[in-house]
Amino acid sequence: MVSTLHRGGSWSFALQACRIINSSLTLSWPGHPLRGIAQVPASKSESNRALIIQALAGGGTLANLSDANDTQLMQRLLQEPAASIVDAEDAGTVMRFLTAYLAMTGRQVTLTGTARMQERPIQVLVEALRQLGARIEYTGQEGYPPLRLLGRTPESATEDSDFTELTVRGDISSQYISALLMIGPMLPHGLRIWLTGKVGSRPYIRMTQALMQHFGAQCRDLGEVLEVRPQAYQPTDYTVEGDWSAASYWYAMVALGPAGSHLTLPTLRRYSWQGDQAIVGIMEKLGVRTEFLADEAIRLTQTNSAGRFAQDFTDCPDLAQTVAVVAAALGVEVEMTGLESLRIKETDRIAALQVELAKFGGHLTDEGAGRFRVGAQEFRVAGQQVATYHDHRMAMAFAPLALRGALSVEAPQVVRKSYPQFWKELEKVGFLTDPTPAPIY
Ligand SMILES: O=C(O)C1=C[C@@H](OP(=O)(O)O)[C@@H](O)[C@H](O)C1
Ligand SMILES: C=C(OP(=O)(O)O)C(=O)O
Repeated sequence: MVSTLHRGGSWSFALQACRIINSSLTLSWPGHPLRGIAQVPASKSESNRALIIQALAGGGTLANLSDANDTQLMQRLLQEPAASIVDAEDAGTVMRFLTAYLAMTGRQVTLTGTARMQERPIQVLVEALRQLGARIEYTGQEGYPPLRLLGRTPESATEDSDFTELTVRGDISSQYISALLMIGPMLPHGLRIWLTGKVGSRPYIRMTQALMQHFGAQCRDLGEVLEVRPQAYQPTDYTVEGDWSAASYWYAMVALGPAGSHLTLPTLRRYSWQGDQAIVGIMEKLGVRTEFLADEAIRLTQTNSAGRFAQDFTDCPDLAQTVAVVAAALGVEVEMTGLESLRIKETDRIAALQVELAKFGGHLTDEGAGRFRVGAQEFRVAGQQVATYHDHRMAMAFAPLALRGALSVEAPQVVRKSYPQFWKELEKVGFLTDPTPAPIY
């Protein structure tokens, strides 16, 4: 099929046409230094917490909510109190946060999601909710969605009662813990959660606590123990910050762009609740300097990358793909640890990275004991086709390589999960995009 190069809004228009569902997008860069202003979406993690807490608080205005499908979906589902089936699609936070929220409110409803969501574990959360009196059945495979919620028998409050105690493992997903914390204030005895195992994604738990506190509910963090007393959320206004995970792709572009590249990203704060702000320090080592400007903006400037280094992603798993691609492309060896949760996200992200990096001459080698080494013998970008595995972060992590040569990205619409305007923003700073629709048979 013949297609022409498009600039400006043409791709955005094409994106709306359902014919392109199995399409690919060819990306290239005209060669000059990368410069301009790029808009990142609002944080989907903050947005989805704020929506749940707002529903529990019964009010408050949320500004700058994310346009991510995960957030739009959460908002829609919260507005459908009578639905008998809730489809969380591929959104982990929607699945986990709504399971707790709907179980706590005693709703009788079936919660389901995409085929991949039905492979993402939820047993830890279901067990915890059962201990809080929820009746929950698995309608498919034990331990995985779909779930049928059959109502809840709340514990009766007594004056001398202490917390309801739960022991929850923290080494599978922090989303179970965030989901439980957010309903904690509504429970007659509150909650005391004992965390076991190596707790991953801890900054997301802290973000939950920070948002709860913003809406008037205190949560005591004693390290391995978290305590929430029964209390009322207060309707409060909140303006969501820009998304640091989304910002990581722009850091990658500055790192890989021609010498002299720099970019400004509005809506990002110096003091952030998002753990993925760790990208500032990581990219410092890969040749990107960050300046925090007044009015919630950052300016990224290309510098020089340092030599090899080690990086633990336990606190920031969503940055792993961005960093792996940049390190391999720059030929900087990085020892990556803390990647355990990557195997149960939108795809098995370790396997996906290994296959896709190899197309360019890069590698992500499993060295055992949870250690991976990323690097490349000779990294070449020359027309490769990147598969995206239903994973928005695969598409966005590989797209910056277009600064080093043309490449095409399969099923580019996957970015809608967290960053629907991603390709449009790339066009705005000067990328050439060529959408190739799938053939119609
Ligand atoms: O709570 C959240 O908003 C998230 C927590 C993390 O998941 P895990 O806790 O499963 O690692 C992260 O990967 C995900 O993108 C968003
Ligand atoms: C893992 C992610 O999201 P979730 O778990 O909420 O589906 C992600 O956005 O990278």
